[in-house]
Parts: sequence; structure tokens; C-alpha cells
Amino acid sequence: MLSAEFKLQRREFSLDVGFELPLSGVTVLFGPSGCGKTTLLRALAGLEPCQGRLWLGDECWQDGQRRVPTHRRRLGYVFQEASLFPHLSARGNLDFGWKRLPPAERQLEPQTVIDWLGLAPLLGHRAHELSGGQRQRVAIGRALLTSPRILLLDEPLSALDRAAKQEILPYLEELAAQSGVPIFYVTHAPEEVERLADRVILMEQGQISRIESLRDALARPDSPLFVEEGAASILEGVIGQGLDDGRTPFDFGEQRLWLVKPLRRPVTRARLRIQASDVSLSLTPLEGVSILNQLPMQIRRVHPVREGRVLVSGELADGQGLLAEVSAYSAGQLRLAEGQGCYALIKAVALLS
Ligand SMILES: Nc1ncnc2c1ncn2[C@@H]1O[C@H](COP(=O)(O)OP(=O)(O)OP(=O)(O)O)[C@@H](O)[C@H]1O
Repeated sequence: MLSAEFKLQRREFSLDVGFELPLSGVTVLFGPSGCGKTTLLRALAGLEPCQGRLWLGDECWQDGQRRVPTHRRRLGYVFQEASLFPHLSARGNLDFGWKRLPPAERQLEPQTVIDWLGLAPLLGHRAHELSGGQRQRVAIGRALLTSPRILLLDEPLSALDRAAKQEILPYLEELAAQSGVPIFYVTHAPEEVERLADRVILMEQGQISRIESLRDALARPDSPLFVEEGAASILEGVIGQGLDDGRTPFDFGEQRLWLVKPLRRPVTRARLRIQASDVSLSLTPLEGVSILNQLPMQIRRVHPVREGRVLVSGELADGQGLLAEVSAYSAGQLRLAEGQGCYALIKAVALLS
């Protein structure tokens, strides 16, 4: 477990947080500008003098008067814009921390990290010969190769254009799944949360308003993750072998959805994004309709009407949540209610990778 408490007072800002989290997976810090995400990350790193305590398992980084200085904390920190050593090649940058570690403490091999982050073609390049996205990948690889107990990423994609973001996200997904290093990740972008997060720390005005799993963060209609595109659900599953007729199966639990768009790259484990407005409900399975994907669902909650629309949260057979947005009229006609079984008719899904 990681157990932390921090208090800090600035002229117009105070940080007051306390939390316990498993030391695994990706924890995203999410919240409006100025709410204290970077300050919290810096407090974890020991870069922000503050009162409190910080324990990683039985290893103490801060408690009372005791403060382990940043350079003695086993952590990797990557900022918005990568600062690589300009006189070294990408390979030299990657090797920098690794070579300084006693061999017994090296938990990852450079070649493994090079593979996860797709760095092989870049190894001979100097920093100025790399694009912003490539520099970020090298910086993340360099941080990982110091065998950190935690990896702190502060908006690592925010300085990149959309194409570069799309290019780097699959690498981050791979690394998050494979490395076993717990990651704290600051972002403003719901898409990055949906693709990477295992859990979300929601912050407001220097405090933590909630800590919840990605699934729970997405299961409520007032989720701050929805501000851009409206309510949506994420399903996790496994991609199977594509069929000759163009369909590709996405399996989760005992259930299957069909993807009809060709995959951009081969993936196995994947997340699907389903907009609530792309899900209709029926009390019986439908035949003779063009909608390919129909799943039995148990209604958990019917949220109050907004602008003539109702958001229905349900649970699929394997326990994953799904949101459907239907008209208040239809909800009334179907008498949708908690605990009721129904069928979710899914008109479109987007593969997040
Ligand atoms: N060095 C500093 N001195 C004084 N105030 C600071 C300093 N750094 C940040 N602040 C203030 O502390 C508050 C929290 O800043 P912080 O950078 O942690 O927010 P954030 O949530 O990461 O914001 P953003 O999303 O815009 O990066 C803000 O009000 C900011 O203006």
C-alpha cells in the first residue's frame, strides 16, 4: 500500500489530502486547473516541502521530522516537456540511470523497455533529432530504467499535438500493463483517463473529492470525465480472431460484442468506449434489426430526467457497468425501474487503442 498525508499552505492555496492506495496499476490525478495535481505529485516526490507522511509499504519517505530527500527516493518523474541530456543519444539517455544502479537493483532490462516503448529505431538519435513524442518516450524509458518504486508522470502528453498523442498512447498502455511499476499520472484529458486509468483521484481546490475505480468514476451521470462528450462507459475485454465477413469479436466474461471496423493494429486486451447516447434499451431481445450488439443487462439506477432524457445505469452479466441514455418518454413507456432486466442495444462502439 501507499499511504500518504500532506498539508501545505500557500498564499492563496492550501493542499490538504490523505489517502491509501494499492501500490499497483495506474492512478490518475484529475481535476480543474489549479486544483493541486502537480503539487500533490511533487509532494510525493519530496520536491514540495510540506507537512505529513508518506509510506510505501514499510518504506518511509516522510514522517514527522524524517524526510528522505528526492534523490534518495526510488522514483521516476517525467514532466510535460522531456528534458533529455542533449549531449547523449537516446541510448545514452536510457542507459544513464541504469548504469548507475547496482546490478542487484536493476529490475528491468534496457531491451525490454526499448521494446515496450518502440525505441529501437531511435537509439542513435540525439535529443534535438527527436520529435516531442519521441523525446517523451525516451524520457519515460529512462525513468523506468532506474527501477523506480513509483513512476510520476505530469501531463506527459500535454505538449504534444493530437497525432503525436495518438502515437504514444498505445506505448503507454503497453508499459502500464507490462511494467509492474505503479504509475501516478496527471492529466486534463478524459481520453487518457479512459485508456490508462485503473483508478482516479478527483481533486478540487487542494482536496481530494473522491478516489474511485475507473468503472465507478464512469458509472455516475455527474462524472467530471463526461464534460466533453457526454456520458460513456468503458468495457474491458479480449479481442479475438477477426472473421472473413469483417467482424472481430470482443469477449468479456461470457459475453461477446462484435466490432465491425478494421483494427488499426493487432491488440489482445482492450478497452471499448460506448457512448450512453449510442445505447437503447428493450425489454426483449430484438430480431430483424440491423443492430449487431445486444446484451442482457440488469438496471441498477434510473437517474433523474434532464432535458427530456434519462440516464440508465445497468450491470452486464460479468459485473461491468453500462450507461444508456433514452428519452424520458421511452423510459416511462417501458416502465424502466431498478432491478429490472432488459436488453442493451448498442449502436456503436469505439476501440480505445
Ligand atoms: N511555486 C508556487 N508558488 C506559489 N503558488 C504556486 C506555486 N506553484 C503553484 N502554485 C499555486 O498552487 C495552486 C496549485 O497548483 P498546481 O500546479 O498544483 O495545480 P494543477 O492542478 O497541477 O494545475 P494545472 O492543471 O493547471 O497544471 C495553484 O493555485 C497555483 O497557482
